[in-house]
Amino acid sequence: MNPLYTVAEIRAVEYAAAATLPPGALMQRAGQAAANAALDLLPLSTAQARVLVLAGPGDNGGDALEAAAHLSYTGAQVTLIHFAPAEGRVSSDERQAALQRAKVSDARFREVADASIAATEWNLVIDGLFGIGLKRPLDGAVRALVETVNQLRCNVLALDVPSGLDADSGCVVGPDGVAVHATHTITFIGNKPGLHTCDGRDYAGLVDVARLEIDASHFAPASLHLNDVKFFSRHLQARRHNSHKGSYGNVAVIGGARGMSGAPILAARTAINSGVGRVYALFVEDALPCDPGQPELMCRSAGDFELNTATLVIGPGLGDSSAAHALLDQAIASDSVLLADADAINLLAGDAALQTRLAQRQAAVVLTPHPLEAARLLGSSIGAVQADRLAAARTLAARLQAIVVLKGSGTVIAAPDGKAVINTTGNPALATAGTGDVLAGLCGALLAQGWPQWEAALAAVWLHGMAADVLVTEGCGPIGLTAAELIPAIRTALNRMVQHHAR
Ligand SMILES: NC(=O)C1=CN([C@@H]2O[C@H](COP(=O)(O)OP(=O)(O)OC[C@H]3O[C@@H](n4cnc5c(N)ncnc54)[C@H](OP(=O)(O)O)[C@@H]3O)[C@@H](O)[C@H]2O)[C@H](O)CC1
Ligand SMILES: [K+]
Repeated sequence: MNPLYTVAEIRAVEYAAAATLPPGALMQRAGQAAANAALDLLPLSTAQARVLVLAGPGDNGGDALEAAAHLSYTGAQVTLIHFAPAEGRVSSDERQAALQRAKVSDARFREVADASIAATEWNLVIDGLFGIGLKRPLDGAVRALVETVNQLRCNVLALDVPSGLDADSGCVVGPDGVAVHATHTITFIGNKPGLHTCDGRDYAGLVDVARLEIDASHFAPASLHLNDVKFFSRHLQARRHNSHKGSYGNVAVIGGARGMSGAPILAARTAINSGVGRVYALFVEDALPCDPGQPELMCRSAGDFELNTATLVIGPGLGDSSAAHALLDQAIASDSVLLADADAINLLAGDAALQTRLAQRQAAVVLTPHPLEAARLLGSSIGAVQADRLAAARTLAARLQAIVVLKGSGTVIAAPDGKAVINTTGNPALATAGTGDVLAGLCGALLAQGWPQWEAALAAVWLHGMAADVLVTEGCGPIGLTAAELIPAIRTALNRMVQHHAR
């Protein structure tokens, strides 16, 4: 089910597998897989195809040299820019063998400073500069080359990892770093988290995995996966005819400080459209009498509500008043399943005692911070959170004994036991006000309908992103999509999933 492996885990698999195989077998397989992936991106008549292959000083370069030799034997016009290992560094035996194969092939070696590189109309660039051995930001001639390649308008196939990207974190290695902007990545042995979160989705393009025929016994069970409908599909329940609104739970959204009433309304509208029996929109100040656009919602003053009677979604537009703080305190003290978002997270960040009580709750807790909110909770900075999103989410989940949904490109969902998932749906249309309130309302709705917190969080981020993806394909984004437009799209996606998966 889409496992993801850290660089350390990949190295361990590679080491164990290599010990059972003839020397160089893995690099030869990687080069062959890379050539096959390249052929898929080239015109049928390969003899016309102009391919630029960039081969770095390490074994990622070895994969590229193997691929270059294979491609030139298909008749493609292969140009190679080759970086020899730095002085004092020795090439691995398999890389030296790959270099020999490339040298005896028809591939033409060119100097990196060759001005014709920018001017040539390439069909494909293959990036084999650096893979999981990248140690520092790209600089000098390599950096200039990557900047040139990033200006080209052809497909770019990255081998293992787009050069310049950290395979674990998904950050472009900086400060002020550059990385290859690939349209496609063929990654070797196992899939890697950095291709799917932070900058990863922007730089890796479409990701394909070549396992290099390594025996499954060499892989330890993964603690990290890409999100997959299979993880939560058994909770997609068909509705019974003999049911009523009391069968589908209650959600109370608590928020709505003065000037912020839209946030709880968005969350509450999402909850009612995601199948909850009864939804309350509770206001810390100035309760709206009703929501004319969604009159099914029950709008109340938060102070008058019995908090033990609903799944609580606290935070959208809650503000930081003492009344807001008192409500959060009561919500944590209640026996209800609790989702804390937005201002509730900010209030938590400033109150260590409340964090301790949250961690000690018996009932389930889900937190949905964006990176700044996560940074406040961790007492760090956005930069530090983004530099290792997985660690940030896992740390918070363990500390607060909660499911943590760290939002952003490649949302990370982490559990207290360390297991984590990176979501694959969604797009930049979600980078707009109110989409977090919609996610909170959706997750709260699933919790209220009896979903366990882990699966509720996985399904909510999946559906939320899927709704945005569908809207973008219909032309309603990414520019200008509004959060409220997600709500009917989520309802459709949820119903379709139930039709497809439920018994
Ligand atoms: N070994 C195998 O059987 C297989 C390897 N595969 C591929 O190998 C790479 C990993 O190879 P590795 O050599 O460990 O690492 P890289 O090729 O990614 O890079 C290491 C070299 O790059 C130098 N380096 C690192 N960062 C920079 C930088 N910013 N600028 C310049 N040079 C840099 C580093 O030099 P040092 O002086 O720092 O040591 C190394 O020379 C993996 O990603 C796969 O593509 C296949 O999977 C098949 C099996
Ligand atoms: K690469």
